[in-house]
Amino acid sequence: MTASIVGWAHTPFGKFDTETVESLVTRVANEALADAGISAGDVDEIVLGHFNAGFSPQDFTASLVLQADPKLRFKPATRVENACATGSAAVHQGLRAIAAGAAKIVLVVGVEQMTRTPSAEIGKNLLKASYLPEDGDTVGGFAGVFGKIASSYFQKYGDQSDALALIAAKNHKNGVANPFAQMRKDFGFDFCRAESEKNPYVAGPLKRTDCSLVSDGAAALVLADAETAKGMTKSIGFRATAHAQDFLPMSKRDILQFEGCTVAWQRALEKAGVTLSDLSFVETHDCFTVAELIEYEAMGLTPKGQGARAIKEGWTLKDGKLPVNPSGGLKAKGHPIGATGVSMHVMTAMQLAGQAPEGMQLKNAKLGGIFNMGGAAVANYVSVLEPLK
Ligand SMILES: CC(=O)SCCNC(=O)CCNC(=O)[C@H](O)C(C)(C)COP(=O)(O)OP(=O)(O)OC[C@H]1O[C@@H](n2cnc3c(N)ncnc32)[C@H](O)[C@@H]1OP(=O)(O)O
Repeated sequence: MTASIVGWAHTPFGKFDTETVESLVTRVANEALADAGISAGDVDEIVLGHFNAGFSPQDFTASLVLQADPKLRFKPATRVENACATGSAAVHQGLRAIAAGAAKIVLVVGVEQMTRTPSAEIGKNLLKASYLPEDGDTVGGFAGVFGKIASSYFQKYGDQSDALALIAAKNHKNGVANPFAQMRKDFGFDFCRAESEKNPYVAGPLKRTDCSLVSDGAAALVLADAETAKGMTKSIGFRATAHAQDFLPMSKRDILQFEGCTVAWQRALEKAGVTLSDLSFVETHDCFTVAELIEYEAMGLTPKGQGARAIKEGWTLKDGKLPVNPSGGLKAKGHPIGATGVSMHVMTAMQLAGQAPEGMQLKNAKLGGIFNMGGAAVANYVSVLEPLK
């Protein structure tokens, strides 16, 4: 690949009553440009990831980024959407503009504001990323969709409640060290494992601690082509990327396989000329703990049906052989849909630059993998990043 991340910015994720989509995107856009040490006038193209689907009354939001700086006026700007992988869709779109020679510098922003939406509507909005004729009435919103997946997994491979609680506890613990995370509480295994008034069942075998958060937030990246990146202070290179889109209806697929995830990882690792064991860490899409469990298998960490081994044997802990979600993941950091994929790239770039917050920084982080997923393994994006300077 011939492009790098040369600057980034990230708001804390959380519930922000005084912020708007506009205030969030303009803030991170300016901060990312300042971080890269470039002027808004140097930007050739802007890509905004914003899912929306009813969360914000304002649609048609690409132009809001221009309000960060008058020098952004009249630049090409486009909003992209690919469900919960919207952020990575924006990043990969920016990379395509660079690969096509149409841009040397691209400003990528991801945003979502979800918490102003009443609880009953949140599930309905999120279900727009399912196949409506089959899953549009699912009780519990997207948690209901993944609750069905978890039930089928338990039926086929046995009860995985311990493994799911271990994943939840790991990601919550990791989130404590991340100042950008929405929830910085070390709940521990026992709390995540037991049903309680504070941790009720939400859908099928999934409890509250098995679910990602409902969040507001934004993140931004400045991408540059190889030549331009040479003159920048920091440069985190894209060693490889891959995007595999699958059928939307779950009835057309074996939903326990996450085949699109497997294909995206295989393509990216092959392009990067590395194997999974070469990665120093992975940020993966833990929208629900069962998703992280199945992703262990889909990325090739364990055989099918044995994902639990990766967490029970400590492989994916921060000091394990492949730390997964050292940022706290969507579980603790939060999941403002359109911002999530951009955030995963920011967290990975920080680790590789040795600039992650204290306590979150991994030792010797040399190669980072990202898997961002839209829908139930429908939009599958992998990036493999490495520090170039
Ligand atoms: C492919 C994809 O990415 S699909 C994923 C799309 N995203 C989703 O589906 C979001 C899933 N999550 C949710 O819908 C919600 O977080 C739910 C349903 C799990 C919980 O929401 P609610 O029941 O409304 O919880 P509510 O907001 O009232 O908060 C109650 C308490 O639980 C806590 N809480 C809320 N959500 C979570 C969570 N996901 N994990 C842990 N604690 C939580 C709150 O902090 C609060 O704690 P407090 O009482 O100590 O203040």
